[in-house]
Amino acid sequence: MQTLIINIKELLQVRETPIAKVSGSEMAILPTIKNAFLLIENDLIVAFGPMEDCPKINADKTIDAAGKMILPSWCDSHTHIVYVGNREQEFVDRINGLTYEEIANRGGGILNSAKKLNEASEEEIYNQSKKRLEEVIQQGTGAVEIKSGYGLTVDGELKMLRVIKKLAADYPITIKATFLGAHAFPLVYKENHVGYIDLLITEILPKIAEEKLADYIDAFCETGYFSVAETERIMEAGKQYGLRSKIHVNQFTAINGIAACVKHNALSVDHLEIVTDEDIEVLKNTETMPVALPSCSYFISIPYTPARKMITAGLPLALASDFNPGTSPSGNMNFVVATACIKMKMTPEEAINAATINGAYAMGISETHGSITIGKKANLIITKPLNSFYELPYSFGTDLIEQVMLNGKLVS
Ligand SMILES: N=CN[C@@H](CCC(=O)O)C(=O)O
Ligand SMILES: [Zn+2]
Repeated sequence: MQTLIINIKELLQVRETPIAKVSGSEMAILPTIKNAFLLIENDLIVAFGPMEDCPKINADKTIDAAGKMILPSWCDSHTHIVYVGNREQEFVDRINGLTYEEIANRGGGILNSAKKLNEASEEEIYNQSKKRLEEVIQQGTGAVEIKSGYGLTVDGELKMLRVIKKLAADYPITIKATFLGAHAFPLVYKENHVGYIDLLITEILPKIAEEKLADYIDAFCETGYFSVAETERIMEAGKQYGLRSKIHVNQFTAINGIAACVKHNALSVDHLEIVTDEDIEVLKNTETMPVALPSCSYFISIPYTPARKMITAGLPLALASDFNPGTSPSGNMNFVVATACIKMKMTPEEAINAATINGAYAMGISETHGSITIGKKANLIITKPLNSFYELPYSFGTDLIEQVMLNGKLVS
């Protein structure tokens, strides 16, 4: 099946030579072709270029994209899309003055979601989660990482990971699964951290490996959650099962967790609302991708990741949604990109790089996703007619997506 898209006003994120990620000043460059064509065969990009080079072929399907932009789908490398119910009461509690920490200390927060999840059947969890997945697909996300972490029991964690596996089988979006058993200590293990970590490592991890339920491992490395030493134990155990780490770190406090993640060659360090000069130094020239989650900063009113400082220091940066019931009940990557521009002072070029190729890197799929490159997946966003791609972050809140293509097929 051949699909030819013609008269594209501007084709964005065109990379003739494949790249894994962009860093520092390279992030300001977003290569594009004006008045372009794009040829797709089955699920892959096979050719692109200016319209004057458009092949004279009778494709099975031709799409005229006059006035419209095309870009690779968003690669959302950090979500918790699988959950049950929501936490709107905590939202109101925060409006009335409680902090995220105070709510968690009262048994709310992650433990609140864990209670709901453990009471729900696998089918119920699937049915609630698939609606959110369908929503983000319509919003232009073509690849998504989904974490466990609301089970915090053997059954609950496995149930979540099986739901993620079923979503990956049932939907055309690319999904990577991350085991986040180390998201919070369940109440019964509050005074027995070693016991809980033993449970994760000796009981749950072997089952995950046996059923091939996860690609990555995560921990919430934070004051009051998992210490740096505990996180290192989790990363080490993950490695034994071939699971590279992607770690929640520096959300509220800087406790030298980033250095530990780099030492363990983590694929990504995520959140980074509080970042020290030492953290920036330790990330330089490493394979670890820093990931910012601006919807979380927005929703719970905490600082934004210091993107300018990090990019100026030469670091790469990815953007992700953190879709979850507590700190970001939205998986809209268009909002993420706009908020990165508006609040973190990233340019549209930097933000689009961060939400495509660098997002792909942060979930280990930049060989197949995140740019318009021959041989990569035809996962695309076709916009409504636009003046320029700057309109994408500028008109935040307006739906500018006309169609979405996944694996070479239009899905909206
Ligand atoms: N910070 C840790 N985990 C999630 C929030 C989890 C929750 O509150 O349910 C996050 O990435 O923000
Ligand atoms: Zn998260």
